Amino acid sequence: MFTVNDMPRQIDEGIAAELGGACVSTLGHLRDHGFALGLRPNRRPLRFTGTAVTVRIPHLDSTAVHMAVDMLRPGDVLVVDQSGDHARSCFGGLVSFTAKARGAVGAVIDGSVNDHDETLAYGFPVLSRGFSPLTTRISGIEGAINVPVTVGGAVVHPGDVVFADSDGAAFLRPEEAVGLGALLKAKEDAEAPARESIAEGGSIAEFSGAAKYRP
Ligand SMILES: O=C([O-])CC(=O)C(=O)O
Ligand SMILES: [Mg+2]
Repeated sequence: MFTVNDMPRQIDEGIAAELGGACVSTLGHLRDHGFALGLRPNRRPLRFTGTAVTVRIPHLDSTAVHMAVDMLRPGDVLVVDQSGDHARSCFGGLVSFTAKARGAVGAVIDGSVNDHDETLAYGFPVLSRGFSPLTTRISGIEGAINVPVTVGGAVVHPGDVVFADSDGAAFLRPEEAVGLGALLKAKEDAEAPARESIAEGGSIAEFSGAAKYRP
């Protein structure tokens, strides 16, 4: 059975721009949930922030991925849950070409990807479990578009903010992302004086607070 829900409301462009100036790991200094663990980028540096369009497929049938990619809009991010199968690839050159042609800004695939060089040539950024020549098929078994999914242990809802860089991806509800970019940037800016001090012999442990736990 196939479920095709409406496309989600897109995230505010200001939120995407603000988060785009910060590192995902700065958020990792502040929270412990909502990160896709175990995924790696198809190139570094990599950076994108956009609206989650979610897809869930059974391990070998990517029919729903091909349907969803046709539906992508500028600013969207394709997020695919392969029901725990990390070995097969549902995402190759033609899928990435289509995603890019629709204006999508990236993809997060909880499975492998194929046609690596072709996707790289399109300059399309992807986070995945790795690379594999073993692919999914168009079998018409089942699939769901724009339903809650899990990716790398994180729950993703359609319309969530996908905040990704070379280190990985975080998923946020749109309301959680308001003002977050400025907060992360302020935390990053606070490291500038620490660098100056460390260059002159100062202590990272004093800056971070680790020093107070010294025995
Ligand atoms: O067709 C697929 O699902 C994967 C692939 O090779 C492509 O996108 O070119
Ligand atoms: Mg191909």
